[in-house]
Amino acid sequence: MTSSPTIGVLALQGAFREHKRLLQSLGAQVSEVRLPQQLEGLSGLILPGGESTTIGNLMVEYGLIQAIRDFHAAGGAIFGTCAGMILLARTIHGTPPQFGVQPSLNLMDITVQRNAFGRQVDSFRTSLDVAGFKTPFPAVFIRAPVIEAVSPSVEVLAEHQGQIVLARSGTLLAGSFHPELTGDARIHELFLTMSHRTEQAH
Ligand SMILES: NC(=O)CC[C@H](N)C(=O)O
Repeated sequence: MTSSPTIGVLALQGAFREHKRLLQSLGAQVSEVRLPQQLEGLSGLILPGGESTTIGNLMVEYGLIQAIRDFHAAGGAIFGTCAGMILLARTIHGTPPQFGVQPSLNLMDITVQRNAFGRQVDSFRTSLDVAGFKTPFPAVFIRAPVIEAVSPSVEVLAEHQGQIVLARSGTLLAGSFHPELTGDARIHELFLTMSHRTEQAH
């Protein structure tokens, strides 16, 4: 399948294997990214869920912060899920004070609140109405963040109880939940379409 885009999955920590599997089931070529040079030739990159401070610190250690910013500036699409969404955000609220200022790519004009659903509803599953989808999307939230504010250039694609949980801005996609865990591939398909556009520009 030469026309399928090559997608990287950041594989430092968290749920990267599940993204890989789902993308492969869609016919995409997938590679794991741990080092800056592994971004070469990719059309898109997924930042998985996990623990955003840990992933961010490892990104700093491996020289990936600037490398991913350059990848995006050169036309690469990025999809951040859960912790990955936090890493895309320009403003992050709710980082525990002992972590200080957590590393971020600072790419997407959104403000996120970490662990927004509190301890009692730590993790849950729900059906989301997503813009452009004919039927609801099954979404798993695990100690999930929400998007508290967006700039006018950001398109809101889904909300849960009045809070923004999926948004898009150009070639950036950010979601609070884990779309790789329920076997519904529509959000990954959307991301492949976003990545295709950039691939054709190479
Ligand atoms: N499932 C997740 O990715 C959880 C994100 C985690 N609560 C964080 O703030 O980093």
